[in-house]
Amino acid sequence: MNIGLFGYGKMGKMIEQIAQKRGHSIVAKIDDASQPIDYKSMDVAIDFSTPESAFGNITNCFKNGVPVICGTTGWLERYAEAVEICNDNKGGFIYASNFSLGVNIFFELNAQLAKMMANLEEYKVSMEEIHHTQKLDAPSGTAITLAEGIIENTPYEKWKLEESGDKTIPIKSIREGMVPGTHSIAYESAVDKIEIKHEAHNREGFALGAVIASEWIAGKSGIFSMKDVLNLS
Ligand SMILES: NC(=O)C1=CN([C@@H]2O[C@H](COP(=O)(O)OP(=O)(O)OC[C@H]3O[C@@H](n4cnc5c(N)ncnc54)[C@H](OP(=O)(O)O)[C@@H]3O)[C@@H](O)[C@H]2O)C=CC1
Ligand SMILES: O=C(O)C1=N[C@H](C(=O)O)C[C@H](O)C1
Repeated sequence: MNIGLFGYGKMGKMIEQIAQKRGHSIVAKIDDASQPIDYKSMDVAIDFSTPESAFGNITNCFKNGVPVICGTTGWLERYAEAVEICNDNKGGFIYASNFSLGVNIFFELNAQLAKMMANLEEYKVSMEEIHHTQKLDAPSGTAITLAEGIIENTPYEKWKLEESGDKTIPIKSIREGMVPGTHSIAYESAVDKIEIKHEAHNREGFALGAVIASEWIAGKSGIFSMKDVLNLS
């Protein structure tokens, strides 16, 4: 498959290595808005760029008939608009805040645990995410997906950075060193604490998931998720 990479930073470079090992070719490495782009050479585009550039990159791909796998976080206020442009162009699109198999299993575990805790008022939920100091957005996209999983299954109504409240999930974002991504969720009562945690050891799991998603979307049109790709629940 011929892959165009939008964003050739930490993730773009890791995806290049994994894609080549799986027999794919990287036909474009786009790292800034002024680069000329040959969309015709691409079977699929993989975007791991920046919160500011992702929407433009993705929607230009749809307009040029290229399906998109997007892992960039921090731009989701325009997700619905991107979906509309994708559908108008009969394109293919997968966005995931986290492409790793482990985190997608963790998303399912989080939803199951939230269902079990939904009526136990003595337990208060809180979340923490830790990432490297170069990360531009907070909270992480993964933390937002986890919070949404709790909101869907409990009386909690919203999340907020640091701030707790009756129906508000507090999320603590820590930026330190080179941490690839650690997420934990705790339910705490006066007598005990239940905690689940996912810790990425490196970026390989994210990159492999994105390449598997790009193989999966070949020949399909529509809006999909990693649940479809991984056949989860
Ligand atoms: N969904 C998932 O599984 C994961 C998601 N992510 C997300 O992916 C994104 C990228 O992460 P990461 O690789 O660590 O970040 P990096 O900062 O290492 O890479 C981003 C790259 O995008 C480039 N860029 C800037 N402007 C544009 C543009 N207009 N078009 C294309 N590329 C551009 C940057 O170039 P320059 O430095 O010159 O500005 C940089 O090389 C983040 O949003 C992060 O949260 C990360 C890991 C996993
Ligand atoms: O910026 C990162 O590095 C990561 N970003 C994603 C997020 O915001 O959740 C996924 C992963 O945690 C690494």
